[in-house]
Amino acid sequence: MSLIPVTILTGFLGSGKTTLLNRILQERHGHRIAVIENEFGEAGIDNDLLVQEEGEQIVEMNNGCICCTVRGDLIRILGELHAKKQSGLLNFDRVVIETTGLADPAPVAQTFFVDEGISSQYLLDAVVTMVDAKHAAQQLDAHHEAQEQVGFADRILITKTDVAEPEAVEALRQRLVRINPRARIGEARHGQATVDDLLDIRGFNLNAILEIEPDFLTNVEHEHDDDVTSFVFRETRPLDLNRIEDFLGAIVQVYGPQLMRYKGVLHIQGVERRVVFQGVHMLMGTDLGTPWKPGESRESRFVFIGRNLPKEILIEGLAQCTADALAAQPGA
Ligand SMILES: Nc1nc2c(ncn2[C@@H]2O[C@H](COP(=O)(O)OP(=O)(O)OP(=O)(O)O)[C@@H](O)[C@H]2O)c(=O)[nH]1
Repeated sequence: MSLIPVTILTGFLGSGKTTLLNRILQERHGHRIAVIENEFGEAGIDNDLLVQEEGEQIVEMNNGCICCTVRGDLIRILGELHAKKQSGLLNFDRVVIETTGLADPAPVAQTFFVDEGISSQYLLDAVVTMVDAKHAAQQLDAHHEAQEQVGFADRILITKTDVAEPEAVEALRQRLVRINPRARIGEARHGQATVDDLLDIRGFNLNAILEIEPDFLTNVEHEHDDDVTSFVFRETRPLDLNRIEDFLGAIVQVYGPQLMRYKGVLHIQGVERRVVFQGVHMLMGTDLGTPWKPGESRESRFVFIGRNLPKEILIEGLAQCTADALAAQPGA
C-alpha cells in the first residue's frame, strides 16, 4: 500500500500561508489535497470535515498549537482521514498541514517518524516555510520560532516582495541562506506559486539531492547574530562508514535537541554509491543513494542546521572519520 505524502506548510504569523493555500486549492492541478488547518482561538476543536465543492478538499480545524497541545489531535485526525479514505468516504491523495504562525515545525515533522500508526500510512514529503519580505527581518530578530521555521525548511517561499524594497529582499535572502543553505528559495507574491513549489519536494527522501545554495560559502557578511545557524562540511578523502556512524550516533545523543536538521551525501571508502544520512533532532536515517559515475570526482558534503551548533566539535570529529585518519591511528 502506498504512503500518502504530507507537506507541512509553516511560516510566521501573517506570512501568507492561507493566501498560498487558497490559490493552490483553486488551481486545476489534478491532485486531491486534504488540508489540515491549525489555528488558535477557534471555539473548540472542530472535527467536521468541510468538504469543498468537488468533494476533494478537506479542511480540519484545531484549537491550540499543533506543535504542543494538539499533537495528539493531529495523530487522531490523520488516522481518521486515512480510515475515511480506505472506506471510500473521502478521496484524496495528499495532505497539507498548515501550522499556526507560532508553531515549531519539529514536533509536527517528528510525528511522522515516531508514531508507528502514522508512519505506516503517511510519508513526510517536506517542510515549506513562507517568509514575509516586509516583516521577516524584525520577526527573525525577535522570535526564535521564526528562525526555527526557516531552519527546518526544505523549501522557502518569500512573500510580499511587492511591498518590500528590492535591497531589503536581497538582504533577507542572504540571511535565509546563512540560516539554511539547504532549502531552495522561491517567491510567492500574493500566493502566486505553482503546486510544484509545495508538493513532491522530497525533502525527507534520503535519496534526494543535497541542495546547498552556491553562494553560501562565499558569503562572509554576518550582520545578524541569529541563534539558528548552519555550516557545511566538505571532504574529498573517503570516510570510514563504521566510524562516521558511531560519531554521528554519539553526536545526536548529545546535541540532538540543538540539531534541527542535518543531511549529508557521503563518499565512503569501498562503497560505489553515495551514502545519505539525514535527520531531525535525534532521529537519524541512513541509506544508499545513487552510484558514483566513472571518473566523477567524489566528495562528501554535510550540512547541519541548528541552534548554537557545536561547529568545532563537529568539524574535528568528522575529520577523524576519514579512512586515512583511521589508518594513521596507533593500533589501527
Ligand atoms: N502585499 C502583499 N500582501 C500579501 C502577500 N501575501 C499575503 N498577503 C496578505 O498578508 C495578509 C496575511 O496573509 P495570510 O495568508 O492570511 O497569512 P497567514 O500566514 O495564513 O497568517 P496566519 O494564519 O495569521 O499565520 C493578508 O492580508 C494577505 O492578503 C503578498 O505577497 N503581498
